[in-house]
Amino acid sequence: MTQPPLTLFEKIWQQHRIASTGEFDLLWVDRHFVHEGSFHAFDKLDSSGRPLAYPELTFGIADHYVPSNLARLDDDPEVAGMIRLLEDNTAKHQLTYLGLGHTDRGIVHVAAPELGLTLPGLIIVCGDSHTTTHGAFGALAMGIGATEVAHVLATQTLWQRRPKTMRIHVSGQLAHGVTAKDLALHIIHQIGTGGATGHAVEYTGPAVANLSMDARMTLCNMTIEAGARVGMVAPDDTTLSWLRDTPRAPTGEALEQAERHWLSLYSDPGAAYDKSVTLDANDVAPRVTWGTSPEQSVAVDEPFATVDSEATHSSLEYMGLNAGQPILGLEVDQVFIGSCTNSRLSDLRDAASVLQGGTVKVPTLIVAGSNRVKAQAEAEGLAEIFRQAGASWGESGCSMCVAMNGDSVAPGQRCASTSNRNFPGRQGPGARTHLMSPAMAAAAALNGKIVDIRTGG
Ligand SMILES: CC(C)[C@H](C(=O)O)[C@@H](O)C(=O)O
Ligand code: SF4
Repeated sequence: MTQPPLTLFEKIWQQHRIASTGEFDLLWVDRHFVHEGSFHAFDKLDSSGRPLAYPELTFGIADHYVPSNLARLDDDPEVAGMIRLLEDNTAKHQLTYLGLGHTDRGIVHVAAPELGLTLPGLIIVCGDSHTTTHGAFGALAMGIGATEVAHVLATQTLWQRRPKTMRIHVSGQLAHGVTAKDLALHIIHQIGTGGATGHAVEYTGPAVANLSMDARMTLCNMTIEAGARVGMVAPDDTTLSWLRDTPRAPTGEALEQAERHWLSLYSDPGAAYDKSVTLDANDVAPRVTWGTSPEQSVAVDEPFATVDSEATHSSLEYMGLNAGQPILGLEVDQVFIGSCTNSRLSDLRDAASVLQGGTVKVPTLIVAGSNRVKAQAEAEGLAEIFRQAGASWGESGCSMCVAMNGDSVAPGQRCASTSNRNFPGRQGPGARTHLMSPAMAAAAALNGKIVDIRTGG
């Protein structure tokens, strides 16, 4: 019997299926990343008396509780304690730990790919919803809950219900000044925060093929904000040449063999998806969120149309805005450029090209996604551009994306942010978050208000 055409997702799923109940499949997990929030799972493992099944496939990285200013850890025993807990658990179970001061540390979704730990065709899990990011390499990468983290620690396997498949096809090309972040916000606006729920998304089409790996990671990162736990792009030459520079990717003959396998990971012609959406990249403009959900965004040069609903009213009230007002020209109190969505080298280059020679009008914090990105940004003069523009340049980590490490936005303050979530309180109690691309955030920093990066006004 010949195999029916399969999607990229189905190929990887099948290659990892160990057993099935019909409703649930037992999957082999190739890589497991743990961060500070994984302590519950370590506690569960320890109380079960089981050892960690595969320490060599488990990697601990401190990111969520790392503040942009490490000196602050001395005054914050709670935050410092969370990092120490991860350090203790990883030491106890003898797994690789990238802790404070490690040159390879960073936000797990930035650091793991650049180390070559994220590879096409792998199943990768982490107790973090933005694990979707790693799908940019054609890996099947999912965020999992604490009980599942404990299960993976104990067995290196995971029971999962197979999601449906969804194709998001993007034709055309993104215009100058329009980025993967804008595309992600555009897609979520079109399909809604529940638009991909229960599905594994595959991004296809010329606009996606043309994206750099950094941009593909931004796109896959935001897939969770449309409800999908998986977002992926089939590996191609862009993927392969990116991986060749990473320290832990295979080398020599093993690499050649791996690359042949990686290039077999694509959706067969005629493979059926449960759901399909097509969008035109030419329709995408720089976007800014106005509300408290990532789907509440608008093209920067348009007034935002809102549906008359209770959810809209409460969003507007929280954000201190009126329906129909232009987002262009809205004053911001501060700017954050960072997070696993937009803190890679190309993001920082985008921000630096806007900030070069200027002076920020509002407090601006710029945080590299990893220590490697940070070192590279310093080596090529980006950090100096940021400092000369009056921005703060912090230690790499989750920082102000999430108010759990001391970096936060004060109540009522409006922050132009390159992160991925804008729900009430995300960046601090009462904080008002406007999601946008790094270039747009940098332009907001220079002007003290939201401007259109394409025209500067
Ligand atoms: C704290 C962590 C588990 C959480 C996630 O799952 O995504 C965080 O990274 C976030 O972005 O909200
Ligand atoms: S940077 Fe933000 S979104 Fe990404 S893992 Fe950290 S807290 Fe989550």
